[in-house]
Amino acid sequence: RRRLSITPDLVAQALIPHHQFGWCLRKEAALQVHKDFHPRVTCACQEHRTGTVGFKISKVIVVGDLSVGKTCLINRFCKDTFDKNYKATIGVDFEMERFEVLGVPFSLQLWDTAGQERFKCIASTYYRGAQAIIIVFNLNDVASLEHTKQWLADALKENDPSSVLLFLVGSKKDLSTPAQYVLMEKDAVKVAQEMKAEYWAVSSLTGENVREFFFRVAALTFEANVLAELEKSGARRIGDVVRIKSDDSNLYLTASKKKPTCCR
Ligand SMILES: Nc1nc2c(ncn2[C@@H]2O[C@H](COP(=O)(O)OP(=O)(O)OP(=O)(O)O)[C@@H](O)[C@H]2O)c(=O)[nH]1
Ligand SMILES: [Mg+2]
Repeated sequence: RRRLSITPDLVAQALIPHHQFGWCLRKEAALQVHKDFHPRVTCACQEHRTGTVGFKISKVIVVGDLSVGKTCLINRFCKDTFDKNYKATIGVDFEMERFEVLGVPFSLQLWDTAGQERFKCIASTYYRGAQAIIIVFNLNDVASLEHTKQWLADALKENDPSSVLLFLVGSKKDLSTPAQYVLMEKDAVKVAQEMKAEYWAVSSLTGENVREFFFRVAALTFEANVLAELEKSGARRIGDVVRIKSDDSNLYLTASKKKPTCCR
């Protein structure tokens, strides 16, 4: 299987895509627009100190109304295919995409859930433990945008709202005229701001923005994943040395007589 490599120049692209792709990412509806990863993350990658032995995995769930194009979006990215016939997802499907970010192996587990009401019950049991939530709506169907708030609320019931990254994705961009698109974008940016989500517009038919979008998801979830790991291990940082000086002749002296000399 291929492994998509996010090299330092691609990190810069993924972290400030508005520079590279102009209109595809609106600054007012972006999660963050730093030129580089958090310094602690870059440093940890260089020193191979990113935590988890083996490689890192982030779970991403994709939710939204039936037929908005969730499956097509994942298939365009993972398999570079497009099917114009609608085949409803039953329950959930699952794809794994392997990346390498600054030399560190990293995988996105993409959970494609069913939008049909009758399968929602099964699908929602897979919401738990997501690092990112992608909420998809159809750019040509305003009702599907209105429903995104409910999809988000349901997905957040199973997750920690303070640590999960949110993406609001308008699909089927190829079907809207520029004028229609501009109108829809205004509403979508508003919804994205309310949700604190990052807004993207894509087309799985033409492939427009699909790769850029998933690289962005990978870059931001990777960064969050490593930062969380570093925070967890903050108290006992790997590589830190506890110094015991040679003149600390009697390490058994009680604390009242002698102040501890380690961890200075
Ligand atoms: N023109 C166009 N059609 C699309 C695009 N994406 C999806 N479609 C069509 O929309 C229909 C539904 O796409 P799916 O990806 O199956 O939708 P879904 O959101 O997975 O639907 P559920 O699994 O039922 O929740 C299919 O007929 C696709 O061919 C797109 O970018 N452009
Ligand atoms: Mg589907």
